[in-house]
Amino acid sequence: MTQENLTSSGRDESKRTPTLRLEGPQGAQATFGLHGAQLLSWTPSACATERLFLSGASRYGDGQSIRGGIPVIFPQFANRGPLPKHGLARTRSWTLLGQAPACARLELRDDAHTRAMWPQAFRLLLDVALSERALTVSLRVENPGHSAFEFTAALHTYLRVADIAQVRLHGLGGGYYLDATRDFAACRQDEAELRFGAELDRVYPDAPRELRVDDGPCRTLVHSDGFADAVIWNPGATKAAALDDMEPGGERRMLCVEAAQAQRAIRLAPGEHWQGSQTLIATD
Ligand SMILES: O=P(O)(O)OC[C@H]1O[C@H](O)[C@H](O)[C@@H](O)[C@@H]1O
Repeated sequence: MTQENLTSSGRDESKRTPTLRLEGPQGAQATFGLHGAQLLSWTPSACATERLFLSGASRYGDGQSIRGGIPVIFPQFANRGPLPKHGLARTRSWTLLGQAPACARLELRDDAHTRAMWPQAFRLLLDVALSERALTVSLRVENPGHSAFEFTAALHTYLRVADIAQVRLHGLGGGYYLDATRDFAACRQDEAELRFGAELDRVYPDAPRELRVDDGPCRTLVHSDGFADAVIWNPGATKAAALDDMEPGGERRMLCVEAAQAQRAIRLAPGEHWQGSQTLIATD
């Protein structure tokens, strides 16, 4: 793994945040930053195209959240509790515990700052592993303290797409979802494949483990373990225009397919741990 100035996609986010690069077999590459332990770029071998969206208008400062890549959401999903939206892990600087060419392990522990917001002892481990065509991100939550806590979490993956109007998401047909754009009304998805246009923001409780995103010739399987739910989000043009860290037209080049534990909080007694992962597989 090497400290990078330019990512594989030619984007230069490292001018604004230090990035580290993973090198997998056959030229596969990924980059991440210590800020939020956030994956910022992934190029599988053979495809040679960037597969993670990262807004050119992202903010990288201390305490900011980065618009794109794979933000780690913990211990609160969205605004479902008293903490800042999506919790505190995505805005903190993590520690790099270990590195190898194609994998890395990062850690976040509670400190005075996190305890001021959320008075719990915790330890998070994020493992990232890159293979020829796949990227796996695993989140482990440990309770090293003396009292139990509850949390929700997600890997808030921003897939980069060529044209959202052409994207088809397979795997959720016939499933029930909560529509965040309509006060979380419970609905059923009748269509076998989901298409995108206006804002779409849904939580699919107890979702299938495997979804497939077709974006023209690019196909990505999204496999999750441990996380019960899937969250699918595209802001659409109107909402995107109100996000000051979204690049112009960015909503047409992204789709969030999130492995989430949003509906049911996980309770960890002292000494217990929980683990969830998401694997992205390029099949084109
Ligand atoms: O703007 P952010 O805080 O990064 O949140 C971005 C989005 O995250 C999730 O996908 C939620 O379901 C959306 O409601 C939210 O708008």
